[in-house]
Amino acid sequence: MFDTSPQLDCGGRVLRLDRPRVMGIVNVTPDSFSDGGAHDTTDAAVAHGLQLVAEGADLLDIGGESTRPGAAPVSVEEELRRVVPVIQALAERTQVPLSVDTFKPEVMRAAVAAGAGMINDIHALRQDGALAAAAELGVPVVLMHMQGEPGSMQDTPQYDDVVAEVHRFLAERMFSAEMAGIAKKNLVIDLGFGFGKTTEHNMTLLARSERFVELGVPMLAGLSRKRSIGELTGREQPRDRVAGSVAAHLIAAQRGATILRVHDVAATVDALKIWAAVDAVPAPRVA
Ligand SMILES: Nc1nc2ncc(COP(=O)(O)OP(=O)(O)O)nc2c(=O)[nH]1
Repeated sequence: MFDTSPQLDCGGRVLRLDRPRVMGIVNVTPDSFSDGGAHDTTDAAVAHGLQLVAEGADLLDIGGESTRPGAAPVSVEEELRRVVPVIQALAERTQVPLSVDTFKPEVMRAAVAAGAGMINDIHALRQDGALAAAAELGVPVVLMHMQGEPGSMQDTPQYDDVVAEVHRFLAERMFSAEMAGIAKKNLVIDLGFGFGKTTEHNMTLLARSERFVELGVPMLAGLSRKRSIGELTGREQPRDRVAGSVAAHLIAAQRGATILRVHDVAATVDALKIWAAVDAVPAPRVA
């Protein structure tokens, strides 16, 4: 039977989206909110990436600049120094698609040249030169919603209708990307949990995420260890938010997300196995 399920060609490495896929986070940063400094050397980051693949990650997201509010901006040179060697080594030592978490066109180009097959842009290609770079590179691109800028986005997030406003933003960014020559089959959307949103906004978006399936492209969900999970569970430390993160990502998967961006790959993979077992139960025969 011909398989018609969607897939992404990530620089020759195919990511099938016949079921929710787990994107393991590799932060090569000293200051990421939940694991800053844990993997901020090339060797440590590569070892962490290989560990996440061993735990079942279907792809990896390598980032060299923290996006948390108040994080120190990183120069192009420093970001290149952080991510390129990690991408090169992981491209040689694993077969899964590699994504680069950056909004800088220069980093996009160098990362793809080093072996990345996907661009993950929290600014949805709004930085100068980003649309053109992504169009030239021809790899899948994650377009994420953010209200404001990382430094101040969490001060007073406000929406008249968060679902409608995020939906309109993503539809507009998809249009801009297609006008720049990026094929729709290479687009992924992301509601941007925690990027200019209160916990109420995040939970409303999670509850209504099926609304975004109509945009006709894969949806990525990234709630892992975030502040909203902490607020709802009372878990102060991000590393203690695994169960809440897994629950949130399962709900996201059930409501249309097919890429789950997580720190805790093994726990997420286990949860998806239970979900898949239930999902495989045939529908009751109509009497
Ligand atoms: N597409 C996408 N990319 C993202 N990049 C970073 C973070 C923040 O998480 P993390 O990378 O763990 O922290 P930091 O930005 O502090 O490195 N969240 C997302 C997200 O939700 N979606």
